[in-house]
Amino acid sequence: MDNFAGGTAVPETELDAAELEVPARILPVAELHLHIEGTLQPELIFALAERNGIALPYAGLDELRERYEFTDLQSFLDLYYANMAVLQTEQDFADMTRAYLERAAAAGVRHAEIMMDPQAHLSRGIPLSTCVNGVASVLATSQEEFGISTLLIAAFLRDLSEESALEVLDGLLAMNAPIAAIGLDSAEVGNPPSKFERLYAKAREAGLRLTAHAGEEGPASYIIEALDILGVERIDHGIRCMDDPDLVERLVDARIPLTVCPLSNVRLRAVDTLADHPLPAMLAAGLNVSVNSDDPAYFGGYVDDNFAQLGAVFELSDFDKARLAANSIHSSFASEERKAELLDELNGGDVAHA
Ligand SMILES: Nc1ncnc2[nH]cnc12
Ligand SMILES: [Zn+2]
Repeated sequence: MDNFAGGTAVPETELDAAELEVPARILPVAELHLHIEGTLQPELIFALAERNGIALPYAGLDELRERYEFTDLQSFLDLYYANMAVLQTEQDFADMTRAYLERAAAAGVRHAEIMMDPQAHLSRGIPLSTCVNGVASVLATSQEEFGISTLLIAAFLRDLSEESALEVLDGLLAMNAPIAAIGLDSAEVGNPPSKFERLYAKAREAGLRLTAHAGEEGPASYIIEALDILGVERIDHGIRCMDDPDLVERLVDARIPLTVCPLSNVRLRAVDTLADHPLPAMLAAGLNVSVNSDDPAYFGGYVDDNFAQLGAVFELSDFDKARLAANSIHSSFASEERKAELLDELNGGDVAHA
Protein backbone atom coordinates (compact mmCIF):
# COMPACT_ATOMS: atom_id res chain seq x y z
CA MET A 1 0.00 0.00 0.00
CA ASP A 2 1.43 3.37 -0.80
CA ASN A 3 0.16 5.16 2.26
CA PHE A 4 2.27 8.26 2.79
CA ALA A 5 4.60 6.89 0.13
CA GLY A 6 4.65 10.08 -1.85
CA GLY A 7 8.05 9.48 -3.43
CA THR A 8 7.75 5.79 -4.22
CA ALA A 9 8.33 5.19 -7.91
CA VAL A 10 6.24 2.54 -9.66
CA PRO A 11 8.68 -0.35 -10.31
CA GLU A 12 8.69 -2.01 -13.73
CA THR A 13 10.57 -5.17 -12.75
CA GLU A 14 11.56 -6.89 -9.53
CA LEU A 15 15.10 -5.59 -9.96
CA ASP A 16 13.79 -2.05 -10.37
CA ALA A 17 11.64 -2.52 -7.31
CA ALA A 18 14.72 -3.25 -5.21
CA GLU A 19 16.66 -0.35 -6.74
CA LEU A 20 13.92 2.25 -6.83
CA GLU A 21 12.20 1.64 -3.53
CA VAL A 22 12.07 5.00 -1.78
CA PRO A 23 11.25 4.85 1.92
CA ALA A 24 7.65 5.86 2.56
CA ARG A 25 7.43 9.41 3.79
CA ILE A 26 5.53 9.93 7.00
CA LEU A 27 3.75 13.26 6.68
CA PRO A 28 4.13 15.68 9.57
CA VAL A 29 0.67 16.24 11.08
CA ALA A 30 -1.04 17.91 13.99
CA GLU A 31 -3.21 15.63 16.10
CA LEU A 32 -6.15 17.73 17.25
CA HIS A 33 -8.50 15.11 18.68
CA LEU A 34 -6.88 12.86 21.24
CA HIS A 35 -8.08 11.87 24.71
CA ILE A 36 -5.01 11.14 26.79
CA GLU A 37 -6.96 8.61 28.87
CA GLY A 38 -7.78 6.83 25.61
CA THR A 39 -4.08 6.14 25.05
CA LEU A 40 -3.84 3.77 28.01
CA GLN A 41 -2.67 0.55 26.41
CA PRO A 42 -3.69 -2.79 28.02
CA GLU A 43 -0.06 -3.47 29.04
CA LEU A 44 0.17 -0.11 30.80
CA ILE A 45 -3.20 -0.69 32.50
CA PHE A 46 -1.81 -3.90 34.00
CA ALA A 47 1.53 -2.33 34.92
CA LEU A 48 -0.12 0.61 36.70
CA ALA A 49 -2.60 -1.69 38.46
CA GLU A 50 0.30 -3.69 39.82
CA ARG A 51 2.25 -0.59 40.87
CA ASN A 52 -0.79 0.80 42.68
CA GLY A 53 -2.04 -2.49 44.18
CA ILE A 54 -5.32 -2.31 42.27
CA ALA A 55 -7.18 -5.53 41.49
CA LEU A 56 -8.45 -5.48 37.91
CA PRO A 57 -11.63 -7.39 36.99
CA TYR A 58 -9.74 -9.18 34.16
CA ALA A 59 -7.58 -12.28 34.60
CA GLY A 60 -5.07 -11.07 32.02
CA LEU A 61 -4.37 -9.02 28.90
CA ASP A 62 -6.39 -11.30 26.63
CA GLU A 63 -9.46 -11.06 28.81
CA LEU A 64 -9.16 -7.26 28.82
CA ARG A 65 -8.69 -7.17 25.04
CA GLU A 66 -11.81 -9.27 24.59
CA ARG A 67 -13.79 -6.36 26.02
CA TYR A 68 -12.72 -4.08 23.16
CA GLU A 69 -15.82 -4.90 21.14
CA PHE A 70 -18.12 -1.90 21.24
CA THR A 71 -21.71 -1.52 20.14
CA ASP A 72 -21.89 2.27 20.49
CA LEU A 73 -20.24 5.22 22.24
CA GLN A 74 -21.66 4.33 25.68
CA SER A 75 -20.36 0.76 25.59
CA PHE A 76 -16.87 2.17 25.01
CA LEU A 77 -17.22 4.90 27.64
CA ASP A 78 -18.11 2.30 30.29
CA LEU A 79 -14.76 0.53 29.77
CA TYR A 80 -12.80 3.76 29.25
CA TYR A 81 -13.94 5.19 32.60
CA ALA A 82 -13.50 1.86 34.43
CA ASN A 83 -9.89 1.50 33.25
CA MET A 84 -9.01 4.95 34.57
CA ALA A 85 -9.03 3.42 38.06
CA VAL A 86 -5.34 2.58 37.57
CA LEU A 87 -4.41 6.27 37.28
CA GLN A 88 -3.61 7.28 40.84
CA THR A 89 -0.45 9.39 41.00
CA GLU A 90 1.21 12.18 39.02
CA GLN A 91 3.72 9.58 37.88
CA ASP A 92 0.91 7.45 36.41
CA PHE A 93 -0.43 10.39 34.40
CA ALA A 94 3.10 11.27 33.33
CA ASP A 95 3.90 7.71 32.22
CA MET A 96 0.70 7.52 30.16
CA THR A 97 1.49 10.86 28.49
CA ARG A 98 5.09 9.89 27.75
CA ALA A 99 3.96 6.60 26.14
CA TYR A 100 1.55 8.47 23.87
CA LEU A 101 4.14 11.03 22.77
CA GLU A 102 6.68 8.35 21.97
CA ARG A 103 4.21 6.47 19.76
CA ALA A 104 2.79 9.68 18.24
CA ALA A 105 6.26 10.84 17.19
CA ALA A 106 6.67 7.62 15.21
CA ALA A 107 3.26 8.29 13.60
CA GLY A 108 4.41 11.67 12.24
CA VAL A 109 2.68 13.81 14.85
CA ARG A 110 4.58 17.10 15.25
CA HIS A 111 1.97 19.01 17.22
CA ALA A 112 -0.64 17.51 19.56
CA GLU A 113 -3.62 19.10 21.29
CA ILE A 114 -4.34 16.75 24.12
CA MET A 115 -7.71 16.46 25.87
CA MET A 116 -8.02 15.23 29.40
CA ASP A 117 -11.17 14.57 31.45
CA PRO A 118 -10.58 16.11 34.91
CA GLN A 119 -14.09 15.24 36.15
CA ALA A 120 -13.48 11.55 35.49
CA HIS A 121 -10.58 11.72 37.95
CA LEU A 122 -12.14 14.04 40.53
CA SER A 123 -15.09 11.66 40.83
CA ARG A 124 -12.62 8.92 41.85
CA GLY A 125 -11.03 11.13 44.50
CA ILE A 126 -8.00 12.12 42.42
CA PRO A 127 -7.22 15.83 42.93
CA LEU A 128 -7.08 18.22 39.98
CA SER A 129 -3.43 18.91 40.73
CA THR A 130 -2.52 15.21 40.34
CA CYS A 131 -3.97 14.74 36.88
CA VAL A 132 -3.11 18.19 35.53
CA ASN A 133 0.45 18.30 36.88
CA GLY A 134 1.17 14.71 35.86
CA VAL A 135 0.22 15.30 32.23
CA ALA A 136 1.59 18.86 32.10
CA SER A 137 4.97 17.84 33.50
CA VAL A 138 5.60 15.77 30.37
CA LEU A 139 4.03 18.23 27.93
CA ALA A 140 6.39 20.93 29.21
CA THR A 141 9.35 19.28 27.48
CA SER A 142 7.55 17.43 24.66
CA GLN A 143 9.12 19.49 21.89
CA GLU A 144 12.69 18.90 23.02
CA GLU A 145 12.13 15.25 23.93
CA PHE A 146 9.82 14.09 21.17
CA GLY A 147 9.79 16.88 18.57
CA ILE A 148 6.09 17.42 19.32
CA SER A 149 4.75 20.79 20.40
CA THR A 150 1.74 20.28 22.64
CA LEU A 151 -1.06 22.01 24.41
CA LEU A 152 -3.64 20.82 26.90
CA ILE A 153 -7.44 20.91 26.52
CA ALA A 154 -9.67 20.44 29.56
CA ALA A 155 -12.66 18.44 28.37
CA PHE A 156 -15.94 18.46 30.29
CA LEU A 157 -18.29 15.52 30.59
CA ARG A 158 -21.57 16.49 28.95
CA ASP A 159 -23.55 13.83 30.83
CA LEU A 160 -22.76 15.68 34.07
CA SER A 161 -24.31 19.03 35.02
CA GLU A 162 -23.14 22.44 33.86
CA GLU A 163 -22.69 23.35 37.54
CA SER A 164 -20.12 20.58 37.92
CA ALA A 165 -18.28 21.78 34.81
CA LEU A 166 -18.28 25.39 36.04
CA GLU A 167 -16.89 24.32 39.40
CA VAL A 168 -14.06 22.39 37.75
CA LEU A 169 -13.27 25.23 35.35
CA ASP A 170 -13.07 27.54 38.38
CA GLY A 171 -10.65 25.10 40.01
CA LEU A 172 -8.47 24.95 36.90
CA LEU A 173 -8.38 28.73 36.60
CA ALA A 174 -7.65 29.13 40.32
CA MET A 175 -4.64 26.82 40.11
CA ASN A 176 -3.50 28.54 36.92
CA ALA A 177 -3.56 25.19 35.12
CA PRO A 178 -1.68 25.29 31.81
CA ILE A 179 -4.77 24.73 29.66
CA ALA A 180 -5.18 26.40 26.28
CA ALA A 181 -8.73 25.36 25.49
CA ILE A 182 -11.84 23.59 26.69
CA GLY A 183 -13.72 20.76 25.04
CA LEU A 184 -16.95 18.81 25.58
CA ASP A 185 -17.08 15.03 25.43
CA SER A 186 -18.74 11.84 26.78
CA ALA A 187 -22.31 10.67 26.06
CA GLU A 188 -23.61 12.96 23.33
CA VAL A 189 -27.22 12.07 22.59
CA GLY A 190 -29.52 13.81 25.06
CA ASN A 191 -26.77 16.19 26.19
CA PRO A 192 -26.86 18.99 23.61
CA PRO A 193 -24.27 21.77 23.48
CA SER A 194 -26.88 24.30 24.64
CA LYS A 195 -26.63 22.74 28.12
CA PHE A 196 -23.15 24.34 28.45
CA GLU A 197 -23.73 27.92 27.29
CA ARG A 198 -22.47 29.50 30.54
CA LEU A 199 -19.41 27.24 30.69
CA TYR A 200 -18.29 28.30 27.23
CA ALA A 201 -19.01 31.98 27.95
CA LYS A 202 -16.83 31.76 31.04
CA ALA A 203 -14.02 29.96 29.21
CA ARG A 204 -14.10 32.54 26.42
CA GLU A 205 -13.86 35.35 28.99
CA ALA A 206 -10.84 33.58 30.48
CA GLY A 207 -9.13 33.69 27.07
CA LEU A 208 -9.41 29.96 26.35
CA ARG A 209 -9.89 28.51 22.89
CA LEU A 210 -13.12 26.56 22.32
CA THR A 211 -13.90 23.19 20.80
CA ALA A 212 -16.63 20.58 21.39
CA HIS A 213 -17.58 17.09 20.27
CA ALA A 214 -20.70 17.36 18.11
CA GLY A 215 -22.24 15.24 15.41
CA GLU A 216 -20.48 11.99 16.39
CA GLU A 217 -23.65 10.08 17.35
CA GLY A 218 -25.74 13.20 17.86
CA PRO A 219 -27.61 15.04 15.10
CA ALA A 220 -26.37 17.79 12.79
CA SER A 221 -28.37 20.26 14.89
CA TYR A 222 -25.84 19.73 17.73
CA ILE A 223 -23.12 21.05 15.43
CA ILE A 224 -25.22 24.14 14.76
CA GLU A 225 -25.75 24.61 18.51
CA ALA A 226 -22.03 24.25 19.21
CA LEU A 227 -21.31 26.99 16.66
CA ASP A 228 -24.16 29.35 17.47
CA ILE A 229 -24.64 28.90 21.22
CA LEU A 230 -21.16 27.88 22.42
CA GLY A 231 -19.21 29.84 19.80
CA VAL A 232 -16.74 27.00 19.22
CA GLU A 233 -13.92 27.45 16.73
CA ARG A 234 -13.64 23.78 15.93
CA ILE A 235 -15.92 20.74 15.92
CA ASP A 236 -14.67 17.35 17.15
CA HIS A 237 -16.01 14.59 14.85
CA GLY A 238 -18.79 16.47 13.03
CA ILE A 239 -19.46 13.64 10.59
CA ARG A 240 -23.23 13.99 10.94
CA CYS A 241 -23.02 17.37 9.20
CA MET A 242 -23.35 15.33 6.02
CA ASP A 243 -27.07 14.90 6.85
CA ASP A 244 -27.61 18.66 6.40
CA PRO A 245 -26.50 20.22 3.07
CA ASP A 246 -27.06 23.78 4.33
CA LEU A 247 -24.79 23.10 7.29
CA VAL A 248 -22.12 21.63 5.00
CA GLU A 249 -22.24 24.81 2.92
CA ARG A 250 -21.87 26.92 6.06
CA LEU A 251 -18.95 24.85 7.38
CA VAL A 252 -17.19 25.02 4.00
CA ASP A 253 -17.69 28.79 3.68
CA ALA A 254 -16.45 29.47 7.21
CA ARG A 255 -13.60 26.91 6.96
CA ILE A 256 -14.71 25.42 10.31
CA PRO A 257 -12.31 22.60 11.21
CA LEU A 258 -13.78 19.13 11.77
CA THR A 259 -11.45 16.77 13.64
CA VAL A 260 -12.53 13.46 12.14
CA CYS A 261 -11.59 10.09 13.69
CA PRO A 262 -12.25 7.33 11.14
CA LEU A 263 -11.23 4.22 13.11
CA SER A 264 -13.12 5.50 16.14
CA ASN A 265 -16.26 5.93 14.06
CA VAL A 266 -16.01 2.34 12.82
CA ARG A 267 -15.30 0.84 16.25
CA LEU A 268 -18.15 2.80 17.88
CA ARG A 269 -20.47 1.95 14.99
CA ALA A 270 -21.11 5.54 13.99
CA VAL A 271 -20.49 4.09 10.50
CA ASP A 272 -20.90 0.45 9.46
CA THR A 273 -17.47 -0.06 7.90
CA LEU A 274 -14.52 2.12 6.93
CA ALA A 275 -15.67 1.89 3.31
CA ASP A 276 -18.89 3.65 4.40
CA HIS A 277 -17.00 6.48 6.11
CA PRO A 278 -17.93 9.94 4.81
CA LEU A 279 -14.35 11.28 4.86
CA PRO A 280 -13.86 11.17 1.06
CA ALA A 281 -17.23 12.85 0.56
CA MET A 282 -16.31 15.45 3.17
CA LEU A 283 -13.04 16.17 1.37
CA ALA A 284 -14.85 16.35 -1.96
CA ALA A 285 -17.35 18.80 -0.46
CA GLY A 286 -14.47 21.10 0.47
CA LEU A 287 -14.82 20.65 4.23
CA ASN A 288 -11.83 21.45 6.43
CA VAL A 289 -11.27 17.92 7.76
CA SER A 290 -8.28 16.37 9.52
CA VAL A 291 -7.55 12.78 10.56
CA ASN A 292 -7.17 11.98 14.25
CA SER A 293 -7.04 8.96 16.52
CA ASP A 294 -9.47 9.89 19.38
CA ASP A 295 -8.70 6.96 21.75
CA PRO A 296 -6.00 5.02 19.91
CA ALA A 297 -5.50 2.30 22.53
CA TYR A 298 -9.16 1.33 22.20
CA PHE A 299 -9.85 1.81 18.49
CA GLY A 300 -7.02 -0.08 16.84
CA GLY A 301 -4.67 2.66 15.89
CA TYR A 302 -2.81 5.94 16.02
CA VAL A 303 -2.86 8.63 13.35
CA ASP A 304 -0.60 6.65 11.01
CA ASP A 305 -2.86 3.61 11.35
CA ASN A 306 -5.89 5.76 10.52
CA PHE A 307 -4.16 7.03 7.36
CA ALA A 308 -2.97 3.53 6.43
CA GLN A 309 -6.42 2.00 6.71
CA LEU A 310 -8.05 4.91 4.89
CA GLY A 311 -5.45 4.52 2.15
CA ALA A 312 -6.19 0.79 1.90
CA VAL A 313 -9.90 1.40 1.37
CA PHE A 314 -10.15 4.70 -0.52
CA GLU A 315 -7.17 5.30 -2.78
CA LEU A 316 -6.52 8.72 -1.32
CA SER A 317 -4.19 10.64 -3.60
CA ASP A 318 -0.96 12.15 -2.32
CA PHE A 319 -2.70 15.49 -2.78
CA ASP A 320 -5.57 14.37 -0.50
CA LYS A 321 -3.13 13.17 2.17
CA ALA A 322 -1.15 16.39 2.05
CA ARG A 323 -4.38 18.37 2.20
CA LEU A 324 -5.47 16.45 5.32
CA ALA A 325 -2.07 17.12 6.92
CA ALA A 326 -2.16 20.82 5.99
CA ASN A 327 -5.72 21.12 7.31
CA SER A 328 -4.59 19.68 10.65
CA ILE A 329 -1.83 22.26 10.94
CA HIS A 330 -3.98 25.22 9.86
CA SER A 331 -6.76 24.13 12.26
CA SER A 332 -4.55 23.86 15.32
CA PHE A 333 -4.39 26.32 18.18
CA ALA A 334 -0.60 26.51 17.80
CA SER A 335 1.13 29.88 17.40
CA GLU A 336 1.36 31.26 13.86
CA GLU A 337 5.12 30.78 14.11
CA ARG A 338 4.79 27.09 14.97
CA LYS A 339 2.21 26.58 12.22
CA ALA A 340 4.62 28.12 9.71
CA GLU A 341 7.38 25.73 10.86
CA LEU A 342 5.08 22.73 10.49
CA LEU A 343 3.86 23.83 7.06
CA ASP A 344 7.48 24.30 5.97
CA GLU A 345 8.23 20.75 7.10
CA LEU A 346 5.18 19.45 5.24
CA ASN A 347 6.00 21.35 2.08
CA GLY A 348 9.66 20.36 2.20
CA GLY A 349 8.92 16.78 1.22
CA ASP A 350 8.09 15.23 -2.12
CA VAL A 351 4.37 14.72 -1.57
CA ALA A 352 2.13 17.07 -3.57
CA HIS A 353 1.28 20.15 -1.57
CA ALA A 354 -2.14 21.25 -0.47
N1 LIG B 1 -15.15 9.35 21.00
C1 LIG B 1 -15.54 9.96 22.12
N2 LIG B 1 -16.72 10.61 22.13
C2 LIG B 1 -17.14 11.21 23.24
N3 LIG B 1 -16.45 11.23 24.38
C3 LIG B 1 -15.27 10.61 24.42
N4 LIG B 1 -14.38 10.46 25.41
C4 LIG B 1 -13.36 9.74 24.93
N5 LIG B 1 -13.58 9.41 23.66
C5 LIG B 1 -14.77 9.95 23.30
ZN1 LIG C 1 -13.20 12.26 21.12
